[in-house]
Amino acid sequence: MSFRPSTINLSSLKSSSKSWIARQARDPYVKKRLSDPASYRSRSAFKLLEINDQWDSFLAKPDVKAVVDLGAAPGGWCQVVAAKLGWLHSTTSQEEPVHDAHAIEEVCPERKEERRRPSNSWNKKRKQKVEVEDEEPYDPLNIDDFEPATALTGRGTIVAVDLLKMQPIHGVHAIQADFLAAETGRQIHNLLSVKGNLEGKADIILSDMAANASGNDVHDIESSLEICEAVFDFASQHLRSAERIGRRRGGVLLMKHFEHPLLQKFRVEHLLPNFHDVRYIKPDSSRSASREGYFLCQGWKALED
Ligand SMILES: C[S@@+](CC[C@H](N)C(=O)[O-])C[C@H]1O[C@@H](n2cnc3c(N)ncnc32)[C@H](O)[C@@H]1O
Repeated sequence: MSFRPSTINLSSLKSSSKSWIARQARDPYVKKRLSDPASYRSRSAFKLLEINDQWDSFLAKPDVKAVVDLGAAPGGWCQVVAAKLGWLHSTTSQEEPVHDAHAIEEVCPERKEERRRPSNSWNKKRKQKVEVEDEEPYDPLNIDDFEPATALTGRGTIVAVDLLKMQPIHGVHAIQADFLAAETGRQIHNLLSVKGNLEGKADIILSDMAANASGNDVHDIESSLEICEAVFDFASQHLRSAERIGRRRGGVLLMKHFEHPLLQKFRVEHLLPNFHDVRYIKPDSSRSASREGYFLCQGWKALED
C-alpha cells in the first residue's frame, strides 16, 4: 500500500493554504516524492538521501548497527535508513495502510495547530523493558552478533521517536513520546540495548526535529536551540565513539537547526571540540526560503568517556 496524501476539498481552504498548495505543485521534490517507487512518506527523505550521497554514504557503512531517528514522523528518514540496513527494499509494500497526518498538514498547514502532546498515561503504557545482560567486549565487525541482511531481515536496530504516532515501518521500533522528556532517553536506551550492543549505543543519531511554529518568532528561535542542545546531550551519552568503531568518521550526528544568534557559539563550544569533522549543510532539496540547515558531525571523540 502506498503512502499518499488524502484528498482535500479546495474550496473549503483559506487563501494562504491555496497559495501553499500552488507552491507544492511547483516543487520538484514534491513531484519526485509522488512518483518515486519508494513511496517516501515525506519530502524530507530526499534531504537525507542527498546528504548521505554527498558525504561518504555514512548510512551504508557495514559497521552501522544502531541508528536513532529523532522527530521521525511521518517516517521518510526511517524509510531511507531501513532500506540502507536491508529492512526495506525499493517500495514500502510491507507497510500497513495509513492515515497520514503529515500529508494532510502538507496540504492544510492550520491542522498543525491541532497537534497534541501524548498523555503521561500513554507514555507509561508504552514504556518498554529490555533485559540488559552483562557487559561484553564490543566488536564493530562481529557479524555473529547480528543477523545478516536478507529479504525479510535487515541488520541492526533502528529506533524512531516522535510526538506523533507513526505508522509501522519494517525494522523500525517507533516510540511516541516527547524527546525532551527525561523518560524518553531511557526508553531509547532500552531499545538499543540488545545482544551485541549491550551498552545501548548508537552509531548514527539523526534529528530532523522542529518545534511546532507558535507564531512567536522569539519563542520559536529559542525552541530550536533548546532542541539542538538536548540532541547534543543525548548524543554525548549515546553515540559510539570513532575510536570504538575503528573509523575516524565513525559515530555520526546529523542534526537540523534553524538560524539562531547563538548557533555559532553552540557549534564552536559543543560540536567542533567533540567531532573530527563538522559541516554545515544546506541541501538542494531544502527550500531556499527555509531558515533550516543541518550540521553533519562525523567522528565522535567521546572526550568525556
Ligand atoms: C520535519 S518533521 C520530521 C520529518 C521526518 N524526518 C521524515 O522524514 O518523515 C519534524 C518532526 O519533529 C517532531 N518533533 C518536534 N518536537 C519534538 C519533540 N520534542 N519530541 C519528539 N518529536 C518532536 C514533530 O512532531 C515532527 O513530526
